This record gives sequence, structure tokens and C-alpha cells, in this order.
Amino acid sequence: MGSRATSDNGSPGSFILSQFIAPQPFESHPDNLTRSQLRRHIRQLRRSLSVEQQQRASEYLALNLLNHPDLHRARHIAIYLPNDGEIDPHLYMSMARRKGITFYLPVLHPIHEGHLVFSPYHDGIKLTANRFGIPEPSFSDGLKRPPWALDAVLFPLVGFDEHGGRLGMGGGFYDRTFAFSRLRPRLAPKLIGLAHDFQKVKELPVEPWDVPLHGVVTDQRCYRFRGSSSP
Ligand SMILES: Nc1nc2c(c(=O)[nH]1)N(C=O)[C@@H](CNc1ccc(C(=O)N[C@@H](CCC(=O)O)C(=O)O)cc1)CN2
Ligand SMILES: Nc1ncnc2c1ncn2[C@@H]1O[C@H](COP(=O)(O)OP(=O)(O)OP(=O)(O)O)[C@@H](O)[C@H]1O
Repeated sequence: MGSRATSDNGSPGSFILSQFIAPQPFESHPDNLTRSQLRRHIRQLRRSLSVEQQQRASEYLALNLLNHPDLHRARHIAIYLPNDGEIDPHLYMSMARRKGITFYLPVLHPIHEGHLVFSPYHDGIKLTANRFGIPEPSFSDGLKRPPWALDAVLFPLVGFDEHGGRLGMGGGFYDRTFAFSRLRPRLAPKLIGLAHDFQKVKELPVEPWDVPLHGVVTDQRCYRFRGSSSP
């Protein structure tokens, strides 16, 4: 199963898996949708996954992340709590914690509108729903880690394409918070999107504010984009 950590076109095994996991093959995403129509369409497909499909996707995702070269040396990783059918990174987190990795959750900045801060995520931490209903640590709890001091950030994606184009929930939170990475790419954390493989679309227009991802990891593959400096 380690062979899923590949950027080629996949093996017969991954074809069978994609038939099992995806509610529809990605080719069926309608053409010519606006960004917000596409967002609605993929979010609806994502929410329609069964508990078993989500669980299976989470297991394959964990294997692909554990084998990912960009994460081998990472010790401080930002992650997210799955919402709205997002692929679930909990299994990866529990396995990686045994290797001494510290995880951080995004918290909406109460004053710096549209920006995120990152708080440590460990057992027993108190979480409260933010204005989108997503649980997050309190802004005043725990020692925050500045975005530039993270080794890697695992972005929740709504959509992505094979060229590094990214569609998020539409708030621009990740784009604003990691805008610095376009000016100082060598200092930036590894920026890696997570998604179900069927969230891949043919092509997304790149907006001027879009922060380029180093790669995307799905339940089926690891996609790595131009500009990723790791071997
Ligand atoms: N799991 C997870 N956590 C995350 C994000 C995410 O995408 N996923 N975020 C990534 O940025 C931030 C929260 N951003 C979000 C932006 C919009 C919506 C959302 O549901 N928008 C509604 C309308 C919301 C409203 O105004 O009431 C919608 O589009 O239907 C949710 C989260 C931080 N935490
Ligand atoms: N660096 C920035 N500074 C100011 N506004 C920004 C910046 N980045 C994005 N925005 C604004 O955020 C809005 C949402 O952007 P977009 O549709 O690309 O969000 P998204 O990438 O889907 O969301 P997210 O980044 O939260 O995952 C846009 O209208 C854009 O003007």
C-alpha cells in the first residue's frame, strides 16, 4: 500500500479503490462552473460519503502521509478537525504523535480579521465551536506557534488540480495567513493540501492571492507540484 504514495497514474489496485471510495469519478464534475458553483458541487459530493467510505479514506490517507518525504523531518505540523465531509486526518495524527510530532489547530484570529493562528492540539484540550461551527481551542489557551515556525501545514481542500490550483471554503483564511510564503518561499513551511481524490478537477484558475501548495495528498495518491524543493 506504500505504493499509493506515487505521482504516476496509479496501479490497477488504485483503480479498484477509486471505484469503491468515490461517489462519482472526477471526470463527472461538470465543466464551466464558477468557483462558488464548483465549491457547492464538491462539498455536496463530499458530504454524501458513508461512514465506511470516510474511514477507509482516512486509513489510506494516513499511509500516504506517513510515507511522505516532505513530512519525514517535520516536528511541528498544523492540521484541522474534519468538517463538512473533509477527509479525516485523525488516524494519521494518532500514529504520527508516537513519533514525537506536535500538532496545531487553526483558530480564527479575534482581531486580525480573516487570519488564523495555530494552537497546540493535545488530549484533554478544551474546544469550542467557532462561528462556522468548527471546534477550535480558545484563542487565549496554549502557546501559539507562529505560521512561519511550523514545519508543515496540512490544508483542508474543497478542490484542487494537478498544477497546484486550490479551492478552499472561500474565506481566504489560509491565503491571508500564508501570504508571506510567496515572498519568502525558502522560509515557508511545507504547504500540503489534503482531500479525497475525487475532489480533483481538470483545472482551477489561479487567483493573484493564491498561495502555491507544495503538494496534495489524497486517499489514493501524493501529487507534488513544481517548486517543491524536496528530493
Ligand atoms: N476543518 C476546517 N477547519 C477550518 C477551515 C476549513 O476549511 N476546514 N478553515 C478554512 O478556511 C478555517 C475556517 N474557514 C471557514 C470558512 C467558511 C466556512 C463555511 O462553512 N462557510 C459557509 C457560510 C458561513 C457563514 O457565513 O455562515 C458556507 O460557505 O456555506 C467554514 C469554515 C479554519 N478552520
Ligand atoms: N492575502 C490576501 N489579502 C487580502 N484578501 C485576500 C488575501 N487572500 C485572499 N483574500 C480574499 O479572500 C477571498 C476568498 O479567497 P478564495 O476564494 O481564494 O478563498 P479560498 O482559497 O477558497 O479559502 P481559504 O484560503 O480559506 O482556503 C477573496 O475574495 C480574496 O479577495
